[in-house]
Amino acid sequence: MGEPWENAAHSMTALVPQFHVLIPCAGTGTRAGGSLPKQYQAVAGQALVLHTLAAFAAVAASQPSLRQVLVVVAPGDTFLSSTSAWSVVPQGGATRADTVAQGLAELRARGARDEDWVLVHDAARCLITPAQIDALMVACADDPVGGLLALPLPDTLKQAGVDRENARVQATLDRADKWLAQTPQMFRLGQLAQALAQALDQAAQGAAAVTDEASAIEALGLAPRLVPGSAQNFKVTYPEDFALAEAVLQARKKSA
Ligand SMILES: Nc1ccn([C@@H]2O[C@H](COP(=O)(O)OP(=O)(O)OP(=O)(O)O)[C@@H](O)[C@H]2O)c(=O)n1
Ligand SMILES: C[C@](O)(CO)[C@H](O)COP(=O)(O)O
Repeated sequence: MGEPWENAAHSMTALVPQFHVLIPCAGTGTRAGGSLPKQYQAVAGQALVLHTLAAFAAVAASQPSLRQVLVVVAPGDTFLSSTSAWSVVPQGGATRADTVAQGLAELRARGARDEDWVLVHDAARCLITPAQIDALMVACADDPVGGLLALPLPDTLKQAGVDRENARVQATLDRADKWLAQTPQMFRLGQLAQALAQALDQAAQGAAAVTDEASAIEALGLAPRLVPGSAQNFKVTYPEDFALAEAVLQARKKSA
């Protein structure tokens, strides 16, 4: 039996939702090219992923309910070190879903509870801002499912065959109900771990791999909330994306 104020503090923690951040950072960045995985290439003066981490560190500094930031890198990757603002673990897997599942297991091992929220964010989305992270947390904190940042489609949407070399339009689709999925994606730890375990099992039996957390949750029959994000929160994917990320980050530095 502890002191009365310790019990009160414990029951407050039990009542207030806790948040954890998981950053999958174990990709090879094949489409981006370069001699280092894209998350470690220099953009606006530092490794791309350090911009990503700075945004979450800023939120954690102002919100005690955001308990930890866990970065999952590939086994043997020593580029990043743990700091007081984030922890790095070398448990990345062969796919993004594998990496996230490993990260969830590590969060559990560190005391995170199944009812806690986990915000999963691509290391490669280095233009995320604290305001966008806050917006997702506020929009989803009372949601029964959770949700993700996403962008209503800004362009006319064409359907074609899968052969990109000889692409021809088969149809123009209604875009009123289409969104581009971004990250962070925010779900309850226990439910997300269950959803990803099911998705990984199905992928092992030949089903298509899920490419985001929401897809795994959807397969449980649930409907994640879509929270409007920003076009600036793009994923650095192709070589030309670095220059755009650099320009936006430099412009933000100037106006800060
Ligand atoms: N096995 C993997 C694959 C991807 N990621 C991470 O998931 C995020 C989004 O994935 P994507 O843009 O597809 O990154 P890569 O897999 O690195 O890119 P590519 O497909 O071009 O190789 C990135 O931050 C990447 O580091 C990961 O942690 N583990
Ligand atoms: C999770 C994601 O960023 C949502 O847009 C995206 O699906 C990950 O990228 P990938 O290229 O599909 O791995």
